Amino acid sequence: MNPVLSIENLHQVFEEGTNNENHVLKGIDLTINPGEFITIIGGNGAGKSTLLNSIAGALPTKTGKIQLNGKDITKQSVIKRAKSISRVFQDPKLGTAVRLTVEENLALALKRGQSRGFGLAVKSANRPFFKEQLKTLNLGLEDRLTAEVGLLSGGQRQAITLLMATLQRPDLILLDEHTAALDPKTSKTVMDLTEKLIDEQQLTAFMVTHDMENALQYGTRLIMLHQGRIVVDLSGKEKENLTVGQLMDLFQQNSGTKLKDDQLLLNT
Ligand SMILES: Nc1ncnc2c1ncn2[C@@H]1O[C@H](COP(=O)(O)OP(=O)(O)OP(=O)(O)O)[C@@H](O)[C@H]1O
Repeated sequence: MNPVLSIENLHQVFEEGTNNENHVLKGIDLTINPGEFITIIGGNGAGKSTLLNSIAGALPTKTGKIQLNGKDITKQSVIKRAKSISRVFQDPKLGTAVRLTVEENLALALKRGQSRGFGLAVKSANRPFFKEQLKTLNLGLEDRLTAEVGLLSGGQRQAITLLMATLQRPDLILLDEHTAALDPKTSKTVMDLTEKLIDEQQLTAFMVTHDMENALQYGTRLIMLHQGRIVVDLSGKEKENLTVGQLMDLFQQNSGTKLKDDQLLLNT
């Protein structure tokens, strides 16, 4: 099986050569296979967002190599990568165009990777498809095609963002704490929807979360990052049967420190 993504010896250093030098990623090696749904967890400043930014191309990589489907993308721009890698951010405002309607947003998503031209015209032929897709979200959005997205709730917007991110099956979807800004009930709805979309389309996904329960409950593989290094990497049965207590013990064994980040523990 050829990996979707492979990362070799990735380092990221901020403010290199200054007094504030911060060596954030310290030689990450990671291979992601098709269909894997990885949850990535770690304390504040562990380097999770930096890793995601490196994969998306939002942060240039000076040391290390990143390959997507066997092709070296280390120097590829974020826009070029966006044709194959989609991303959902924590802030529901970032994924959708607020002044546009639901169907206009979906029309934009259909054009991902193409020149958008001048018009935002929604082809009437696409409407039944959009309706059908929105119906799968189970939020009644199929009746709100012409509603401005800015009028929708955060949860509805994240659901639409997810749909947009998967409308043209991406090679990899990056989920950047995409439910953290939602209330617990809405967060669960969006997480279940995420799992459903990933399962149905057999997507390869990489999800950053602060929520240990989510990291354990969802996904097929769990990675724990600590001070820029991968200290836990479990999949299959090992991940399925893992408890919060065991994960904390594993973390302690492999990192040599006790897990003390309140934000990680809050939700357990
Ligand atoms: N653009 C940047 N310039 C300088 N330092 C940065 C930059 N981005 C991140 N850092 C630093 O890198 C370290 C890791 O940050 P990162 O956001 O990757 O951590 P994280 O694991 O996502 O943490 P959190 O859970 O708090 O979001 C932090 O010390 C942060 O201050």
